[in-house]
Amino acid sequence: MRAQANALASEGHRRARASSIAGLVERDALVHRAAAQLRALDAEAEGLVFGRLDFDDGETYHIGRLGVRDNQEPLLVDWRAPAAEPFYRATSGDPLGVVRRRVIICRGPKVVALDDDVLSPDHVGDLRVLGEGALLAALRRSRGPHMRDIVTTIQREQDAAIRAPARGVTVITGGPGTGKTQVALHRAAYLLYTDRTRFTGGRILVVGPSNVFTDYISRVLPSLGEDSVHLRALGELVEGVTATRRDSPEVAQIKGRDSMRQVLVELMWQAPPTAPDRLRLVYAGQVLTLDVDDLAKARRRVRDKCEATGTMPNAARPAAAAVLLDTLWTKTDGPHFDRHLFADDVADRGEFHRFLQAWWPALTPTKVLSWLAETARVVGLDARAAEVLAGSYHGRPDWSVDDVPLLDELAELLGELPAAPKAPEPEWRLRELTSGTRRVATFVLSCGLRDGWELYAPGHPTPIALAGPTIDNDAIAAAQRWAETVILREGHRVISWADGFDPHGEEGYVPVLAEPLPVEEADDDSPAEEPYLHVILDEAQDLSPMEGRMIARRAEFASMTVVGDFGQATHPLAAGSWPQLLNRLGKREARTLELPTGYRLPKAIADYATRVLAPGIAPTRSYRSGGTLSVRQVDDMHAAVQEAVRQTPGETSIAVIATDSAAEELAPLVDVAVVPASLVKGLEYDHVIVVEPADIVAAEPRGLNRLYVALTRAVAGLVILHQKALPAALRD
Ligand SMILES: Nc1ncnc2c1ncn2[C@@H]1O[C@H](COP(=O)(O)OP(=O)(O)OP(=O)(O)O)[C@@H](O)[C@H]1O
Repeated sequence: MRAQANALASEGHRRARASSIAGLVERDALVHRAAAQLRALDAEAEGLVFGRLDFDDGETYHIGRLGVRDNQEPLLVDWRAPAAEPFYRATSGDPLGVVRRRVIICRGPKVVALDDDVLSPDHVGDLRVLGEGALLAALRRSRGPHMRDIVTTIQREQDAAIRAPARGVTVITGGPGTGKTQVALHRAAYLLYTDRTRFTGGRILVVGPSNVFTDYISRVLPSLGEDSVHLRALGELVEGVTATRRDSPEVAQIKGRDSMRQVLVELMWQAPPTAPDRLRLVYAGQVLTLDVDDLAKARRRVRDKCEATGTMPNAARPAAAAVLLDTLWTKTDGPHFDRHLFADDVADRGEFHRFLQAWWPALTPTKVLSWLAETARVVGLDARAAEVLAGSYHGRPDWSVDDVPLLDELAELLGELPAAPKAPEPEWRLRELTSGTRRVATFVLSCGLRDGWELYAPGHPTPIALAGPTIDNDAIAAAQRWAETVILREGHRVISWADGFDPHGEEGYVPVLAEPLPVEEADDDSPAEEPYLHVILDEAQDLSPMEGRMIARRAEFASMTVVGDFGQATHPLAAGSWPQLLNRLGKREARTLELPTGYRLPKAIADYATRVLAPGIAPTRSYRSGGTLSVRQVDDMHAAVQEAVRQTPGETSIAVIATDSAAEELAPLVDVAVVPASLVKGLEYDHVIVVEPADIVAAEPRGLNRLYVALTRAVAGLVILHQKALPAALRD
């Protein structure tokens, strides 16, 4: 395969030498493809083959990170292929024909260990885990700065979540360390494998809470040979902005609430701070003036007009010109002038044009949001909230993560800046249902989880007909025949079917009709960006309503995997339940898969952390024994932290976790990672030192949940250092 990839690259170079421009383009394409193949092969260097299945009929498969064939003979089965499923699913209770499962453990190209599970019917009891030796070895390995993949030791319930169907919404829940993040990432690799043409080229988006977290998980997909997934932190979702700082809970609570949308609407229709407040013109010897009040009234009229017609501010300059001209005309005295002539004359003047540009400038989201820094200008916020908001911007030249959903919202509300007119769409596109800037208004047939097949009519967000349970979910042809009958009743004949999306972004089927239905023009005419087809959201429990809207915009035409744990919810506006969270994401129903077993925390640490777990949430069953836990009351915190770091074994990953302000103080004192509690979500270390739990709890409304997150990061050892009394739940 390496030789083939190299040959492909050489062929590209040969063609470039042989011909003109076209040859160069071809070379780039070939060399690019060859490089991608070589990259994938390099990624597989460690543990290319990691499993073997022996079946009761004498058949043997080898399982690997990618499929390899020798002519037509399969040498190695890709772990994602259906044939590899028994590797992760077979148990002695349900052996699926497997008599022996072997995990082959390699270091570089050398086999260093084998781990066998013998699955015979006379084996008493069920296996607790798959490949126990290999799993324990993986869990005992010390943690590095990046997460490693778990492809050799995926457990049964994790496999079920990884291989869940792509369509619809899949919710994956489980306590800390149950492998939610791992499952989410392996699922992305699985989806790419099952439908590469659909999902390749950045059509899958993975969103994590912070860029520390996305950096930590960034190596997993490349190590699985996949590099076409977009991985973004919440603060990186808006083009041109990279936000890493979080606001205080008080500020986040204001910026995250749903009503902020209305505040932004008010803000963007206000007069910009730079807008002139007087217009003076001399026309046919008459001095015409518009003062502050006239201009305020005119602005109000422009807004009313635009809101009535759905025109966005950035497309409203013609409306603004018309209103200004009309207001000016009423200032002229009497019937001396023709109204149209007057408007044409004035509109042509340079001074009018310059005024208009200053009075109704093109707006960008960052420009409008920066007006929030001036308390007096905020409409729709109570005085206290306005003061807190304005304060949050003082002395801060950068945007916070909590500003990003507001910028995203504004981008939608303001509309595109006016651009040059676009060439008309070619005829063939009229048949195509795209989810970009234009959409053919036609019927869509999709399969809901609850109601079976649903048929949507043009422009209707709710189905016009439900097939109910009478049509088998798998029998697409039967469902299509049913839909064709309904569509015929509506007066249209179906010729064939194409892939598309229903109004909720779920995958569906679009009928090609004998008579085309009208084409809906899109609001903006920016070049169509390819929409995401699957969005994976990690740490979803923390999404504020405004963040939910930002994700929903990106997942409008996508199926989703939503991963979270309400026990770790720390955002002051975090949803209280999955249905509420799904609602924020603009989705309706979901299949839920639960991961019950914790692989990170040793039992002693898990039991201790459970004491601060919010009521009503079931604790996670911990798979691991061992681990050390130490709780120390100290006099001198700085000295104690330095001492605790000294006592931790070398060659391991260590983190000190403290409140944001304490972390700043401690960072220069030790040469290990000092991580603010607000950024530690999703990360893990061999040894963790948690500093002053009482302060972590006191720092925010959901401080106990934050402490729970901090206490659940350690793989091997947890040290708690406190000067103040411990929070009540940890006291005895
Ligand atoms: N099947 C497995 N084989 C080997 N290691 C595993 C397996 N499942 C999980 N792990 C390990 O357990 C640790 C926790 O996994 P992960 O971070 O995905 O959990 P999580 O549920 O997302 O946790 P949190 O909610 O705290 O973010 C990781 O080190 C991961 O590699």
